[in-house]
Amino acid sequence: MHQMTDDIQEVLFSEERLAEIVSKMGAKISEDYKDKNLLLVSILKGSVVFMSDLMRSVTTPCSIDFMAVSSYGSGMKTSGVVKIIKDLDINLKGYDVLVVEDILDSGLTLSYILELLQAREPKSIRLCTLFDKPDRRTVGIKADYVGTVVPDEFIVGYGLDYDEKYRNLPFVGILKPEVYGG
Ligand SMILES: O=P(O)(O)OC[C@H]1O[C@H](OP(=O)(O)OP(=O)(O)O)[C@H](O)[C@@H]1O
Ligand code: HPA
Ligand SMILES: [Mg+2]
Repeated sequence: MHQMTDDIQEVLFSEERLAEIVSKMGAKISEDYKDKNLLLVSILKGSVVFMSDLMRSVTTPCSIDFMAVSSYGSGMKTSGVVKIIKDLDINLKGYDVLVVEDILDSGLTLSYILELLQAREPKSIRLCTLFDKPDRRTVGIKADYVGTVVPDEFIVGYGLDYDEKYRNLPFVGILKPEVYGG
């Protein structure tokens, strides 16, 4: 039987390492937002696993909401066009919004979302990303919370996909070149 792990060339972050990184982020966010009206905004689908772990390591009261956007389609390069698939339910007025992303790569997705949500006049808005790939940035944007910097490789697992697959890997790794015809 074909296993997902057969397609992995190298594991970059183990399940244990990810848990450490995420709980550290959660502790910092809990401290920073203890007197605020925190709303965690998860950007689907990539942030689904990170969000579910991060929100459970935040110890202060918070609300959650979800927005689904896509720009990568089935490939490894951004299409350059960010498409909103599902918008938020909650009105942002009065909330201290923290946008929760899995990865900041070209920067296109987060800069688009930041502009869009800023226009809705939240009390404050900041960005949190598990992974930061600064080598690929084409748009000037920085996250306020970064779990870890990653090398210029296309990574999968822990919510991150290649062609909609590998999101359910509990660790993060890079694929064997033959998987994507490289
Ligand atoms: O900084 P960028 O170059 O914009 O890349 C980052 C974005 O790309 C991925 O989303 P994708 O469009 O693949 O949708 P998905 O989350 O549903 O996989 C990822 O989850 C981020 O949202
Ligand atoms: O490295 C990546 N992996 C998966 N999805 C992504 N979206 C932007 N960069 C990546
Ligand atoms: Mg994707």
